[in-house]
Amino acid sequence: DLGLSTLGPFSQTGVVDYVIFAVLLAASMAIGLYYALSGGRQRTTQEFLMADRSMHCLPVSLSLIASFQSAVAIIGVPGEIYTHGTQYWFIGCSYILGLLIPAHVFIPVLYRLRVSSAYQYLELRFSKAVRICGTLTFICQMVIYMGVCVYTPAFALNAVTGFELWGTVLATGLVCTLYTTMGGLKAVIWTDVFQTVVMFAGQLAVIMVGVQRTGGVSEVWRKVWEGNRISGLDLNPDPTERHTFWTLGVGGIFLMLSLYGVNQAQVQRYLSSRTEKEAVRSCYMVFPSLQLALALSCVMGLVMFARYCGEDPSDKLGTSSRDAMVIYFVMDMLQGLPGLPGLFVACLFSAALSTISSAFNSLATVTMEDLIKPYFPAMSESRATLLSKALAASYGLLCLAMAYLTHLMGDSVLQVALKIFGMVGGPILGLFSLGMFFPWANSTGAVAGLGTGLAVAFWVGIGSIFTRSSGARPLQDNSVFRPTGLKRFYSLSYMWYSAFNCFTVILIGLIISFLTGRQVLMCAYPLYNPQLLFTNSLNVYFLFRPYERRGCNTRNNLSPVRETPLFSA
Ligand SMILES: CC(C)(CO)[C@@H](O)C(=O)NCCC(=O)O
Ligand code: NA
Repeated sequence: DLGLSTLGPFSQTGVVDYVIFAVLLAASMAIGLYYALSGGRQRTTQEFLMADRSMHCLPVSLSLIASFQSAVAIIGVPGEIYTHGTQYWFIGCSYILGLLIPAHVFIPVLYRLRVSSAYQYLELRFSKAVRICGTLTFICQMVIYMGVCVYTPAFALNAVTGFELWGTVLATGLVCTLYTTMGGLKAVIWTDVFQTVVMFAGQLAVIMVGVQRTGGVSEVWRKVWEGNRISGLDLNPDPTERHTFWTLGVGGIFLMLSLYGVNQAQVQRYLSSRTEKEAVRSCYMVFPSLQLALALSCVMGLVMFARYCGEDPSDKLGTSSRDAMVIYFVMDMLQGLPGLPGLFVACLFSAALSTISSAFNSLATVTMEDLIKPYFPAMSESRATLLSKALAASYGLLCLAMAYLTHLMGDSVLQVALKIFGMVGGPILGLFSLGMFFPWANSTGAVAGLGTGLAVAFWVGIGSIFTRSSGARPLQDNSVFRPTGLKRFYSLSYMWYSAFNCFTVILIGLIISFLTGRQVLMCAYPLYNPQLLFTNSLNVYFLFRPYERRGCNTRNNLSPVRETPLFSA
């Protein structure tokens, strides 16, 4: 018995662990303070929310991976691999198209429009109403998600080491709120860079010590191989199978598109790049780092399996939560090595801080740009900046309340987070796709499509909670059991949620558009005007509305569009 839960995490190694953790918080605050006092001193919304559109690709790319890589993935993925084998690793296949499409479809459109909020596109293409619906949906998504993010590391540490749960939640939330409010997007991006490095270092430390303590690489490999944890390619087409190549490799593409294509947290980073090329490059650079992050967390799960194969330490721990078990494994490995438990705790909090800071800043941006500015056009710049700061701080406090709601849910945190992305992010992806790829879609169709998409998403998502399905089957059930009717519908793999909900929005959006009088926005559309396929102006492909306003959109006018900039810079 390790007795970790009574002794506290660091008691055996001493003060150096606390110092490392304190350094993380202090360094993040220092970066916040630095950007509060340098440059333009955060006196304009351009600087506070858009980092003066001056960023280089390296910090942007590290910040991009930090946005959606939180303690949820660091704890959740090893738990998943430990329990179900390496099948989840195939989600790495979805990163290829999941990043190429944002780089060459979404970035060119949004960057060239010079918008501040991605949802501005929805007003240009459809109407104000669609923009507001999109913004409100995004706010819901991020507010629920950041609750999970801030709760996860606090919960897991508390279960294993007796770290004070609500004290930890409060400290994370407040530190993050402070540096986000002081330093704006520049501070958020540069703390992300620092925190991403700490995150990788912590994971690497656990793996290296863990491999050494379980008898070396070949011993770990022998154990996971004999324990049947190396999964082959599962090509089962059944959409209710939780993890197969199709659900992860194809369903995952839509998950990635909803995060890296249209999510404001990421779009804002693309927009903060100094040039469009730099934005595209940063998106490319996400690929190797994201593969590394995935590999580290999967390997950690394998080492954990090698350590405990056969015996399950969950009774010793007094909880059957896989998430808590991962922390137990880490502390078990690192105890007695001064500094390393502290490094891992810093790794968890780096991951969490870098995610919620992106959430605070992007939420402040959309609230300001989409919900406030259009209705107070005369607001002075200094007042708008002050208000943006107040918004960032308020979302920080709201985050603490959301952590309490997460506390009341049960599922594995990884599944909760990915379900939120699919249930709320999927319909938003559908809305943007409807605008960009379907010239017939009109505003009524878009609103109806989004509403229906969200309703169906919550119907399936909540149905799966009550029937305990979404692809997960009890272990003793040897796959003969096939749910029927509505139950089968509810047991759709959660990895398909993004794709399914995206298609619902497009389908309903198109049907309603045709019923209410479709728009004819043909002039700028490459599929109907093959000549345009070879022009290098993506902005004319996807932005029907602005051209219509310029009077080039007469019915069936198929003449090539002039290459005029949409808005003068
Ligand atoms: C978003 C993906 C799938 C990208 O690999 C991954 O980072 C992940 O599983 N994230 C889980 C959510 C989180 O870590 O907060
Ligand atoms: Na993060």
